[in-house]
Amino acid sequence: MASRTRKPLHNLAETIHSLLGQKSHLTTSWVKSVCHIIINLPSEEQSTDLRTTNIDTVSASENPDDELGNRTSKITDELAILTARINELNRQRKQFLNEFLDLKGNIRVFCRIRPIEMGENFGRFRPVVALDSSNVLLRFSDNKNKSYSFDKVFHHGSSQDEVFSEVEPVIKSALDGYNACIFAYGQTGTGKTFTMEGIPEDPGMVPRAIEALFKQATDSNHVYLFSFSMLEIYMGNLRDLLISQPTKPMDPMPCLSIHTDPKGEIEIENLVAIRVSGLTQAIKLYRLGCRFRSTASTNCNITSSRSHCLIRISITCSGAPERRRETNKVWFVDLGGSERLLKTKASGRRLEEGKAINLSLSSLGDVINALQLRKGHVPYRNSKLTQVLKDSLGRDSKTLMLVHVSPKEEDLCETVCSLNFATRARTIHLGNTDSTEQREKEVAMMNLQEMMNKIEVERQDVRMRIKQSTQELQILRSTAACSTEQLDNSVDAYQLMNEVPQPNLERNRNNTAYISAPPLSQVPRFMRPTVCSRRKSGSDHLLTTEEKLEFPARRRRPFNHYAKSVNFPVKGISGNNSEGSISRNSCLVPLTVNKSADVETNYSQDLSECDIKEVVSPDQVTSSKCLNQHRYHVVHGEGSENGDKSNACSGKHLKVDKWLCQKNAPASRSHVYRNKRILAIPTPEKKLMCKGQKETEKFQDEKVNNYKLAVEQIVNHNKSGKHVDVEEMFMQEVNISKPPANMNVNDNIDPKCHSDSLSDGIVKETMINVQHKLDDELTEKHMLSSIYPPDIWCCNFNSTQDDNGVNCLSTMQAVYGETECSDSSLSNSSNWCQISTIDLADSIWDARQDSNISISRIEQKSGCQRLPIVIGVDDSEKEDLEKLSQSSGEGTCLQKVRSQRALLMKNVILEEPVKPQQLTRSQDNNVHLGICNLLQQKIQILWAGALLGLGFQNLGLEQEFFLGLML
Ligand SMILES: Nc1ncnc2c1ncn2[C@@H]1O[C@H](COP(=O)(O)OP(=O)(O)OP(=O)(O)O)[C@@H](O)[C@H]1O
Repeated sequence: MASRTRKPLHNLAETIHSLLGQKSHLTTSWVKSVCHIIINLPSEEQSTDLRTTNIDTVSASENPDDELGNRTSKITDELAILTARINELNRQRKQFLNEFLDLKGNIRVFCRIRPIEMGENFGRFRPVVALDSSNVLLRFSDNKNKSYSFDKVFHHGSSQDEVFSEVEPVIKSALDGYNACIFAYGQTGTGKTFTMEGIPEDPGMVPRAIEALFKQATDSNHVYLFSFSMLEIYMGNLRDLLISQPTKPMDPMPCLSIHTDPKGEIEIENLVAIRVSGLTQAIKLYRLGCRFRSTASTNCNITSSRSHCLIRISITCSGAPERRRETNKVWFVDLGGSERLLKTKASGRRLEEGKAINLSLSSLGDVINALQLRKGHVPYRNSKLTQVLKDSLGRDSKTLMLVHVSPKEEDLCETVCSLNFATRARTIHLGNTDSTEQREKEVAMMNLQEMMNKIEVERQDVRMRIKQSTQELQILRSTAACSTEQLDNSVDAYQLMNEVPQPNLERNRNNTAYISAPPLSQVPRFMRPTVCSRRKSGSDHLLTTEEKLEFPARRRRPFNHYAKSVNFPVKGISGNNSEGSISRNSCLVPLTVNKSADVETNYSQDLSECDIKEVVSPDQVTSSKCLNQHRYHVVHGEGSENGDKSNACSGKHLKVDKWLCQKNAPASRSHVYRNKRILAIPTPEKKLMCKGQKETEKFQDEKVNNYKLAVEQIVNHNKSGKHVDVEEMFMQEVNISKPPANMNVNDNIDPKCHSDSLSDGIVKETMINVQHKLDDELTEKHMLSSIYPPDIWCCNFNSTQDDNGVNCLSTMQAVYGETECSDSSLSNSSNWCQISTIDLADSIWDARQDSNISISRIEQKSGCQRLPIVIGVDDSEKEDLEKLSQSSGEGTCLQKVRSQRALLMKNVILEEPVKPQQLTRSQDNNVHLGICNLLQQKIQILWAGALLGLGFQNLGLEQEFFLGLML
């Protein structure tokens, strides 16, 4: 209308007025109002603007939200442009970095000189000197010098920061999809582990690299998935470090095997890969792995690593064609120290370890040599180390070798060997080029470096602007949301909405003529798509944070579940073991390490403090059957082949918290299975009555079988692979059970499996069942689960120690000491308990330290009484239980105190109908007299509970009522 107006407005008014004669129905006031409208029309540019944005010609003064809409669209446009720019910068950065690394050489070698420690001296002169940033000078006693060149030399005062700044480009390459390997090589005691692990106050390359990976992934506009694995190559065998090792060095060690897939990618069978979503999780796992590393004291290093430690981070990023490959790996390899066996005077196991390390280092040297010489045959198969790294050591990968040397004169010989090894890897690569070419290369590298720096500055700037714009957009949208509330009911708003274009994301992405859409909040509520429809149509990302919280994605944990932290205390234990070299004295997790002779190595295993999330679900298990299934799901369900295969290189992954939880909770022993799976005894499904001692034995047998079954299933599960995705994190309620005394776990267990994951100590292990937490509500479900409280087994005070010196008695006492009766309705007379994982871990740990100390400490802490059976059991019951334990004939050994649930369970297993007479008959037996009283009380409670569950509120029932029910 405005664009058609060519005459001055006052003429228009007159013209209209002249029409009055022809159109008698047009009144003067009508004409005036029309004129008024026309006079107030916006200028031509304004109207053009409005047309472009498809906003109707309603004036801005009448609709202030337009201002908001314009601003929003402007910012959205800006964001689209910025996103395109940052994508372009990323692409350029990747290209330059790649060229830069290619020029530098795919295998780069750095040298780091260890500082002189307190009490050490150089010798007569300073034999190893960093001449400049790329040359090292060796001074020999006969006035001869020799210099070596490297890509970078770090003198003794170099910080971890400086070292990492040189490592970082490789990490960037890893994010671009290249496989990468970072090695720490050198003589024993020269600081390889220090460089890789670092110390808590000065972390090493691994924690820094992980941090950088996550940071860069966050900054990037792609979504990356990381999974973490850790293994060691000990005496030619691969061992998963995320699974604890046998405490006894003579125990057969579970070894992993290496496979090559059809694409040539190396896969390590059964290697645990755990998906990590953040730095903290990855560091927790790293610490965990470090704890299990084989270390021992040698003449050269108190905490010498006796193996090669390999950390693998798999990075997956789909939908990023510019990446080299969808899933790639970064390896961090802390090589075992090369050592002259004559010098270390190692013997026995230490000697064997030293030989194995030297052999594999030599193979690594051969492989690198062959790669640098571009030989047709690369001898990867000569060692496990090179086999594992085969797909990450080729020409398409980035390799960094950090060679460590000692500053001491007495180590000069080894230093020469190390530097020769490193030079061999490096000079061959660069030796093919003449000096002019070399110079050109250096100039090209400098140019590339300069361009990369510029790009980095611009990237930072663009990223900052994107951040600002996004924030601004959010603010505008929330403002618009408020004002739209007022518009919601107006018809005008509806008309406006009809003319508003819908968001066109494709066009936005391509940065072409993007027509902005007002925020959804400007649309009347009844016209807005629902959360579900948005999710279905793939516009899930349009959900606001609040909406996402309010409507969690399908497979999320229900929001009435909550997580509570479970902290495991950091404590150490130690025990002597002649040939043991188990468990790492991680720099990250400081331990007390006793100095000892070479062969007689003290080892210790710590339990680092972990913030473990325990998922608490208010949902109840519906029946003991459900409990069973649930437990098996926990134990075996992870092995389900339905895990999330799409996201990570190994297909399925564990969730880190769950893994840590499983590994740390049963920390009383360091058997493989203890740290890997949580055992469960299947709970019988039907309930029957007891038939005396014979049935008790029968029950025992049945229980033994159940226990074996559980163990077997776990073992099978362990064998079948550990790359699992546990979709649900279950709340953990830990029930303490003990395998029956008459049980020989070795029976019926495949010896191979047994050697894989179990040892004879399993018999005395405390088992932990994982099951749902019971709700406070007394529902029918609750009733059913209450009817079958967990069995409780405990040890006599004079119990013997197991073969690892773990006092069974104290363990269980500690467990009891930390026990609380949790069910409000049953706690008074029930001797079954809910024990939290934290308590369990704490208690067991204490128990391992020293039984007496731990008991008193726990008593002090928890205020619990000394006798375990005291908890929830009155005096008469206690007496009866003591009698029972005496009559069981087990003397000072392991004895069991069975709860009422056990009696009921016994009946369940026997599958006989309830015969109340049997209860009275059993009262004849002195031994069982108290038990029956106890049982009577329990049944009363159960009846009461059942009635309450059926809706009877005020029972008002007396003792006789229950007796009547029973008799
Ligand atoms: N750059 C450094 N700064 C401070 N201390 C260092 C440095 N390098 C090494 N150390 C110290 O030297 C000792 C030996 O280091 P480390 O255990 O890392 O050697 P290693 O090469 O890993 O030995 P091995 O091969 O026997 O495992 C440690 O006490 C470590 O703290």
